[in-house]
Amino acid sequence: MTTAAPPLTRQRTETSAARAAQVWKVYGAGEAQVVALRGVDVELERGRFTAIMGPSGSGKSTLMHCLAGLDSVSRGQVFVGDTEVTGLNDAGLTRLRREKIGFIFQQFNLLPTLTAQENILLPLAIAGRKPDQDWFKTVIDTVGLGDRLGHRPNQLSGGQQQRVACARALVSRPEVVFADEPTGNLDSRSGAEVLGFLRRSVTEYGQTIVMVTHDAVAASYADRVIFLADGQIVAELTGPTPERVLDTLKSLDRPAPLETEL
Ligand SMILES: Nc1ncnc2c1ncn2[C@@H]1O[C@H](COP(=O)(O)OP(=O)(O)OP(=O)(O)O)[C@@H](O)[C@H]1O
Repeated sequence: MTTAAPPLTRQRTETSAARAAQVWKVYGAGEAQVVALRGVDVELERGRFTAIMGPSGSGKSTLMHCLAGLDSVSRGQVFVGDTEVTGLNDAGLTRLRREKIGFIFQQFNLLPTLTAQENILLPLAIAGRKPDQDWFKTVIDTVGLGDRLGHRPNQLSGGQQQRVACARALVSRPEVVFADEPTGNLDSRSGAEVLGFLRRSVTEYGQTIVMVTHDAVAASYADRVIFLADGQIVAELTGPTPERVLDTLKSLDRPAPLETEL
């Protein structure tokens, strides 16, 4: 028997696609306790491309996972569109991820036995939704996969596989696409193709994208870069260039860990 998910909590957040309000995340307890996020406030505007950067262990993945409803917060609130993510039960979270969020991972995460087209359409099939044919064609044309739709992942290059993963994330027109190091496994040419495609989906189709990256060139494709250090937002750039991103990274002195109790 399937139980219907309860209605998602509604709250108007106007222009924000996702928002964190005073979000804390603590892993473990006692001596093993790690405070990964320390009261993060961030608003991600609709139709913009935001990159999240910072040193290893600064909390980038944790913040992204909390925003996407993949991990719970210890304190604070998270919204995706007009839905409050914090407080949703498992059924509500599954529905949120299915209906409002697209994911792109470093490892592509395609199913090896399915063709490119089947991989792209899988999330819609799982959600019981039919693809909008015009939009499907637009996405396929944009990523340049028209002649590869019948190929399986092992018949595609890494760059082509990541373009399939991008198409999969975008075909349902989610409220926000979260991309975790999407070019981390690609050579610079394939990476530039994927980043160019993500950029176009924002500029031409109004998609909202949030991307975690270590790469200053990748971050320069974004409209805005948020810098984390020790679980806090410590700097921000709009209209980034690789040089400005690198300068900001260099200027981030890593402060000693704070002895903050939750
Ligand atoms: N499941 C977990 N259990 C305990 N500690 C964790 C867990 N996940 C992350 N952490 C810790 O939380 C802090 C932030 O980790 P996070 O993965 O968010 O950093 P990051 O900036 O994404 O790092 P990287 O760039 O290396 O991927 C780190 O100190 C990490 O060790």
